[in-house]
Amino acid sequence: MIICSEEVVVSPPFVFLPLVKSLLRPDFHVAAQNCWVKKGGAFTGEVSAEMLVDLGIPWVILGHSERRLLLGESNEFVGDKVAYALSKNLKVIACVGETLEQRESGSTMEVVAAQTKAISERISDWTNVVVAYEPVWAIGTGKVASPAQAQEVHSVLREWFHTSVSPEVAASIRIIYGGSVNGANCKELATQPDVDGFLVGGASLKPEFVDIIKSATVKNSA
Ligand SMILES: O=C[C@H](O)COP(=O)(O)O
Repeated sequence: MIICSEEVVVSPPFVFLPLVKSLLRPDFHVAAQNCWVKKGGAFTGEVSAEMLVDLGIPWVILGHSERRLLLGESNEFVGDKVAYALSKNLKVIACVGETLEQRESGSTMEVVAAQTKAISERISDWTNVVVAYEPVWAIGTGKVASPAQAQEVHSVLREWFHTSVSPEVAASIRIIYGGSVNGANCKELATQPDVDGFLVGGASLKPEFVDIIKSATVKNSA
């Protein structure tokens, strides 16, 4: 589930999208967890952007680390997916983030910049993109990035947008954090100036998800 600037987006597996969409309150939206890289066709087992549009699904998550690492999706492939999904008028949550090995070798920013650059080389309008910074070592591990660690990467990413895309995009792009966010750590993470919301996994299935929503939306409406 994703929360940013007063928007709440729920992202169940494909097969549950219509049901969840039908049950959600109208101001909450749904996102698919992936979609195919180009126009639908003979790609057995894939779900195309066109299919999501037909179902009335407004958002899609692309480049989640599990897809990058387990399914071998390269930066370029993710960039192509983002460009195609946007061309079909889907809104995109584009995930970036480093592995523990990359963090320990000091290449966090290089990795995150390369992932973002591959998208930037393929799109010209960031209006419908939210960037989710998700350090791989923090996803589902209980090892949340400290507020300072999250802020550091978000701030450098925003600076990257300022230099490499435009000051306007840097000011308006929403950069959300994901990785072991829960009811206990959300408030401090949400106070970081460059943290615009959260991508929540495990805790979105628990009652504390309400506290997480409040922490992000109160900050953003303040
Ligand atoms: O897909 C979910 C996100 O990657 C974060 O998961 P998590 O909150 O369980 O660490």
